[in-house]
Order: sequence, then C-alpha cells, then structure tokens
Amino acid sequence: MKYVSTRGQAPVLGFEEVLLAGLARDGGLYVPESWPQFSADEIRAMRGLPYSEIAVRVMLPFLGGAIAEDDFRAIVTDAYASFDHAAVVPLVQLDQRTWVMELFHGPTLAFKDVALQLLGRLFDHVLAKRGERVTIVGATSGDTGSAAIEACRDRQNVDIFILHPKGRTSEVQRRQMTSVLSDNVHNIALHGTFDDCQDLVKALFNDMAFRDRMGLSAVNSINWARIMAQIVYYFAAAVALGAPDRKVAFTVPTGNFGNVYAAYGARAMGLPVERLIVGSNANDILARFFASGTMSAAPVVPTLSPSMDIQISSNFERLLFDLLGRDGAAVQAAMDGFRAEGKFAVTDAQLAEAHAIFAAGRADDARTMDVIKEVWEKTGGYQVDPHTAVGIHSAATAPVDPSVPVVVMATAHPAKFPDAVETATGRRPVLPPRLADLYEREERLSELPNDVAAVQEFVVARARAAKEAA
Ligand SMILES: Cc1ncc(COP(=O)(O)O)c(C=O)c1O
Ligand SMILES: N[C@@H](CCOP(=O)(O)O)C(=O)O
Repeated sequence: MKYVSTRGQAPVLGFEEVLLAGLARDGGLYVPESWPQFSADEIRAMRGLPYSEIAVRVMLPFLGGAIAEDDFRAIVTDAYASFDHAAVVPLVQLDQRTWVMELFHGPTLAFKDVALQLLGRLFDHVLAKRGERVTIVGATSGDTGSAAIEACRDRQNVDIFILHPKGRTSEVQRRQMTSVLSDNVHNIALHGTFDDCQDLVKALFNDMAFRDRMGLSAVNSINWARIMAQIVYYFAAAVALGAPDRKVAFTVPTGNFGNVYAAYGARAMGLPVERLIVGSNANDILARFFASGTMSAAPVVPTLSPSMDIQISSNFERLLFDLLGRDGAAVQAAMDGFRAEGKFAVTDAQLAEAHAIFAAGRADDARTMDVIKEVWEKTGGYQVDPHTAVGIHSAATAPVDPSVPVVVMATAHPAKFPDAVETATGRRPVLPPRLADLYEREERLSELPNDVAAVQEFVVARARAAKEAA
C-alpha cells in the first residue's frame, strides 16, 4: 500500500512514513493510492466479531505489511481495552429508523479516542523500532487535544504540543488537557480561533528546516492513520445493522471533515452506504458548499458545539482530490484560490457527483437545545451532547430513503458539555468516576500570540528542556 499527496508533488510513502509524516511536504494530505476492496462475503464474515477483530481486518490492508499481523492485533486489542464499554462503540436505538453509535467510551469521552488510543501505540511501536523521537504539534477545538495528550503522555519518544483557542473550549475540555502535568506535554492557549491554531500548525509543517530539525509529527486528522482508524466503526455499525445485505446511512457532526471522510472511505472500500449526511452548526461552510458548489469562508462564531466551530475543514481537500479527478495541480490551484480569495467553486458535474453520496444539514444553537430536549423526552431520559444533537437534527431533515436505517455518530459524552445539557433536560450529566475530581486538579498552560515565530521559539525551548530532563 502506497500513499500519495492530494497536491501531487510530495514523495509517495509507505505506511510507517505516512504515520510519522503528518502533512505532506507539498502542503497536501496523504491518501491511499487506491482503496482496498472488501467483498460482500468478507463484510458478512465480520458479523458478530469483537470490535478489535473487525478493526484488524479493516485496517490490515492499509499497513502494506509494515507491521506483522500478530503484532498489530496485540496493539489494537490493547488500545480498545482502555474503553469502558465491552462493545467499544455501542449502538443505541433512538426510534424505529434512527440509531446513535456512542463513540465516547474512551478515556477522554470523545470519538477522538478511537483513533488516538491506537495512534499513540503505533507511534511507540514504530519509533522504538527506528530508534527515533518525534515532536508532535496539534491543533484542537477541544477534543483532539485531550485525546492526543492522553495517548502520548509519558511516552519516551514523544514531546507533544497542543494549541487550543483561548477561551473557546468548554471548561471540561480545557481541564482535560491542562491538568495533565507530564513533562512531555505542553499546552498552548493561542490568542485566536481553532482555524488560527490549525493554520499555525500547518505553517510549522511547511517550514521545512523547522520540521526536519524538530522531527515534527501530527495527531490531527491530517495524519492518515487517524482516518484509517475511524473507518473501522462505520464497518462495525453497518454490519451490526445488516450489511452487506442492507444499506445504511450515516450522519456525522462535522467540523474538520475527518470523520465523515472516514465514512466516505468505508463506502469506497465496498460498504453499502446509502448516504452520508454532514451535520453543521452555525459555522455552516460545508452545508453552504453542498447547497451551492461554492466553498466560501465566513468568520467563525462561537456555538454550543465548540468542537465544530471551524470554517476551514482540512479534510475536505481529500474529497476534493477525488472530485477533481485526482489531479494534484487542480487541488493546489483550488487551495491557492481559497487562501487568496476565501473561496473556490466546483463545476455542476462535480457537485452532482458529491450529491450522489453526500447531503448536509444545519442546526443553530436554539435548534440544538430543542433536539437535546426532544431526545430526552421521547426516550424517557437519554442525554445527547450538543454535537450529537446537530447530527440528529441533520439526520431528520436530510433526504434519505425512509426504509434505510440512519446511524448518527455520537461524537462526545454529554458530560463534556454539562451546562447546555442541563439547561435542555433539567439534569446535569455526571462525569465518569475517573474524571470526578477534574475541577479540583491543578492546571498548566502557556498563553501565546497567534505568531509562528513565537510558537517555534516556545517549542524549541520546551523540547530542549524535556530532553535534558529525560
Ligand atoms: C465532539 C465532536 N464532534 C464533531 C467533531 C467534528 O469532527 P470532524 O472534525 O472529524 O469533522 C469534533 C471535532 O473534530 C468533535 O470533537
Ligand atoms: N474538533 C476537533 C478539531 C480538530 O480535528 P481533527 O479531527 O483534525 O483532529 C477537536 O476537537 O480538536
């Protein structure tokens, strides 16, 4: 298995290199040269298997032999043993045709754990084998940060720097990051939005001298391995609901487009997916794209679903690569146009191709609160978080064949957003016992301006200090 960049100018890589690379050296994102294919019989044979076994079967073709199957099975099994539900990602039925898949049973209570618990272990395996050390830089709107920190804390071969937008995450999300006091963990509260954080991380990767000197790696979904691990739960959900003999639709609360792109990948690998529904909050650049064919940035507004307060969805570039016929130069031109003018457009034919797979919905904060309340009342006491509520609204409004089951991805635990959930339902969701003292824990973070040089200086100084202390 080889990986190519969406901009066509970076070296073609194998799995180990793509895991460590993060952003491609031409500024693009890595994608598989071709999608592995699963036959109907192979999909049917996944029925009844434990999650970790489905995970091994789905991911093995992406490794291209880089990790021996038995070693990989041990890594995967260990990663999902850290989840507090036997099914890892259980399905809960909301009504006759709607399910939610709870992706929040990992250590930090959001879907990011599913990929990052695996990634931390893969980094360890590969770095130990190569005798290398990396500096991870990541951007978070709230959930990737804590999941990445939890996966990488105290690991010998890794320093991790996470940038979050100051004052724009929930308190639980911030504390989950800043209360980890390990020497190799560095939290930066950046003066800016998530888009600024992500832009800055990409600028660090695009400074080749800095990137090579520090050995930069990524934990955001620009890292191919994140997408790979997220593809698995679409297989698990569809198989549980009758695939390959029945089609399924998925609704995905969306920000950076990584999770819904993973669903697109599952479909490309042979899973019978009727439709993929993108759920947006008031930061609805994607919903506007799917309505008009034009991607046009607007200022980010804070919402009750802060992890989706994003206007520049990195992973859309991976879909665009396919819509533009896998032409790296065309993707580069579209991205240049977006950077210069804040917009780009696809043709009617390309939009029609997208519409054959995708639909989109949008819920503002008022609607989000109504959905949390409606679900609570209709189910007699089931709480959903605001991101999941955006997905449930979008599932109900999207044009999907009514005979097809719809699975809404429940991307975060309601206790990560207790104020909104309590206001809507009258009951404050409680954190699991292992996080019960979160509000009492000491916090450590550094505030920095939105300035590449300032962040570079900070990373160099902290990485040097951590190395000396080791
Ligand atoms: C709780 C939650 N829901 C949804 C999203 C959006 O997912 P994606 O960025 O993969 O589109 C995020 C952040 O990524 C999140 O943390
Ligand atoms: N919502 C995310 C934003 C980063 O997304 P990623 O999937 O690219 O890591 C977050 O919670 O940080």
